[in-house]
Amino acid sequence: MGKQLHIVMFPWIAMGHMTPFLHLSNKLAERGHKITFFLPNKAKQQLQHSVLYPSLITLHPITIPHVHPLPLGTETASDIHLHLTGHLATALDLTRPEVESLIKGLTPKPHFIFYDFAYWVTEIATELGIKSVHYNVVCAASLAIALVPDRNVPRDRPLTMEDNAQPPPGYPSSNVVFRGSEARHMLLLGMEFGSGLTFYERITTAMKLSDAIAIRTCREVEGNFCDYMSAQYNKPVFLTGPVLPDIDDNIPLEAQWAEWLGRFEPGTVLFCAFGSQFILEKDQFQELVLGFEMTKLPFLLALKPPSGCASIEEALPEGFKERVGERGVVHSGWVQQPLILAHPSVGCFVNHCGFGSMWESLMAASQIVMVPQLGDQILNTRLMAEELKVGVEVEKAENGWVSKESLCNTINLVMDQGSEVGCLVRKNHAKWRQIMVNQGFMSGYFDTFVKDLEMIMGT
Ligand SMILES: C[C@@H]1O[C@H](OP(=O)(O)OP(=O)(O)OC[C@H]2O[C@@H](n3ccc(=O)[nH]c3=O)[C@H](O)[C@@H]2O)[C@H](O)[C@H](O)[C@H]1O
Repeated sequence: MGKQLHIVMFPWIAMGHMTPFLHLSNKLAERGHKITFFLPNKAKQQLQHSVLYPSLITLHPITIPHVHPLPLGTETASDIHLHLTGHLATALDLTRPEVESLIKGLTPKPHFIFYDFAYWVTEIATELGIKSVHYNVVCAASLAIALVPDRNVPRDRPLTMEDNAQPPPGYPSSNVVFRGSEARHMLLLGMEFGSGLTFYERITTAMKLSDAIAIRTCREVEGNFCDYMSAQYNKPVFLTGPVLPDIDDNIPLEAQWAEWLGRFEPGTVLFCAFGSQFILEKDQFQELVLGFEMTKLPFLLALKPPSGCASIEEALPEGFKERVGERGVVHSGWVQQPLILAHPSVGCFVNHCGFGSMWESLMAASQIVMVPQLGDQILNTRLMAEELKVGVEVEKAENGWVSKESLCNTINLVMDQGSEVGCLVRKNHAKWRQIMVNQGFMSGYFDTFVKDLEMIMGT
């Protein structure tokens, strides 16, 4: 190892951001580097069991000031509904005095600060002679289509669907795009996102002010989008690779799932999860569970109770539990997703194609069915279904509705050993999985990434 680096990590205060930043921290600590990780206290409690190198990684709690109209005690995006996240960004910005004082008090002085939404840390870094790296935990395609200078989001009028319908000039794909009404997901760009900034202004400013942009992806999958980003921002784009945690052989799959999964033949169980944040509407939740029932296959669904329901039991359709019996489980708590995906009984992973789940599905052996919910998840899905052709996107209505028949038919299509589509995605998935699991793929990206950091340290 070269010189020990001291890196400050300061991700957006949402589990979908803090988790990948922690995976990155573990990989850096594995190579002997020191990490100081700023995060709200609640998240510290949740993530500390995932710290693999406690002697090198310090999870340092910061106070998230209360901002009206956020509920009292709000600390992360998991505490609020999606439409309040702009106010949470204002709360993040109010942590600046504490964060600045903490950084100035760190010894040894940090070499880098990694961030994503807190654009103002670059000013602190420049003053202290620290390099700043904007670390993106979403796919390069979603950055390239939405968050580049040539997107030119207007400030003087609301964004329209026409503004969003076309990708920015030079965007390098005609498949990884929004179609029809999906362009509504780009309206977020013009949304007020804390301290008088739009979401577009916050993220593009954060990237413009950085010394380098880093993305949690690999050239084999997104090289063209990464090159486009580098040209748009006229600065280096470093790739960390997927940065997935190694499955710790000392941590077993929870007994209840090992026992239940053990009852079924290899490759026959459907596993479904929609990430750490997304909450379905009740009618869509019920339609999806009926779709799993229709497959007549065993299934394990790890889903949060839908909007307006305090529990899963309250949300299940009439007579559902009686009809499916032990064949189907709908669980509202957290499950060990990577360990469940590694279980031989699991034959199909139905997921929202969040970026973490996307990489995990590629690494797993089971078939892949995607039901994207948010904008970047739609682009992740297009990458998987139309560029890599390793999985199938469930067809939805123009308004985003997914019917039980559409879900059931897509699952049956990929699970049918004789179907043309099922064979194609199985073959392509096996090819990509071979690339990703082979020795040196992940570590190779990571070693190059550390060399990239050392290079800009010298500049
Ligand atoms: C930036 C934002 O982060 C979001 O994170 P989210 O949590 O929704 O989904 P994942 O990235 O799959 O992350 C979810 C992570 O939680 C793990 N997990 C989840 C549920 C469970 O019960 N058990 C688990 O272990 C799973 O294994 C994965 O690693 C999305 O990406 C979104 O696309 C992106 O814009």
